Amino acid sequence: MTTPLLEVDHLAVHFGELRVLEDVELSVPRGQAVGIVGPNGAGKSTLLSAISGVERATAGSVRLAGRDVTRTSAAQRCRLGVGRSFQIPRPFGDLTVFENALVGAERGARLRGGPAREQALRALETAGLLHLANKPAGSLPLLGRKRLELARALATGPDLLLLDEIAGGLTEAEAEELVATVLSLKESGVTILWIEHVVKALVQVVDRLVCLAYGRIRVDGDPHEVLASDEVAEVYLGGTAA
Ligand SMILES: Nc1ncnc2c1ncn2[C@@H]1O[C@H](COP(=O)(O)OP(=O)(O)OP(=O)(O)O)[C@@H](O)[C@H]1O
Repeated sequence: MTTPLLEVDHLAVHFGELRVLEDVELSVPRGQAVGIVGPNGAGKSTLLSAISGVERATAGSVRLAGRDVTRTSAAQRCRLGVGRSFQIPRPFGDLTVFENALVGAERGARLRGGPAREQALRALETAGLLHLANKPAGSLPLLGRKRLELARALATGPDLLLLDEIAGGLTEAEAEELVATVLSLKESGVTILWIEHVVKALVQVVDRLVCLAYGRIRVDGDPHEVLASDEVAEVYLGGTAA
């Protein structure tokens, strides 16, 4: 059997007394796109942070292509192929759109000169931002800032792309554009973990859906079956946190 690209094993993340994640198990084969849904505060962003190294695991482990990265830094994991977009876009506002992507290529992929510029330009092209490359990042509207989050993650050359609510706040037409972009990334072989409240966008892309609630994965499987499950109805409509 081939080694999964991502293996999360018995992962717990606690912030003091707050047990945000508890015993999370997730295995993602290379090339798969997995959606993550769950109520507000369920721990979805924290899971991406524990995978990307922004937050440390309290217990359990994270493996990338069989390599235990639980104790490695976010910068090291980025160089090992983990790219991450943040829920709240935070570009370097004074830099241009191109320079923002270049930071990803230089810091994340450790490229220099021509190869770094080429990778940054490719990331902007994929994210649909090439025509705005010379604009200050701070001048971009919401869709542009979301696209730049994606471009910055892509510029690091990820094998595993972690997306955190990139469709929220967009018009339907804009969300459709993003769906097309993420689908093309999936088709190019990138493995994707995508947290999204805009379920309509998510189900067009993902092969599999997990529902996280009360710090644990409650259901994991075919997207339509997961959405129709009693567990999902219970966690969204309220119920006991058993
Ligand atoms: N660094 C931190 N220190 C303390 N508490 C934190 C930290 N990060 C997250 N939390 C808390 O952990 C819980 C889960 O947050 P998280 O952002 O992971 O949820 P989420 O499922 O992504 O929610 P949403 O859908 O609203 O974005 C929340 O109660 C949050 O306040």
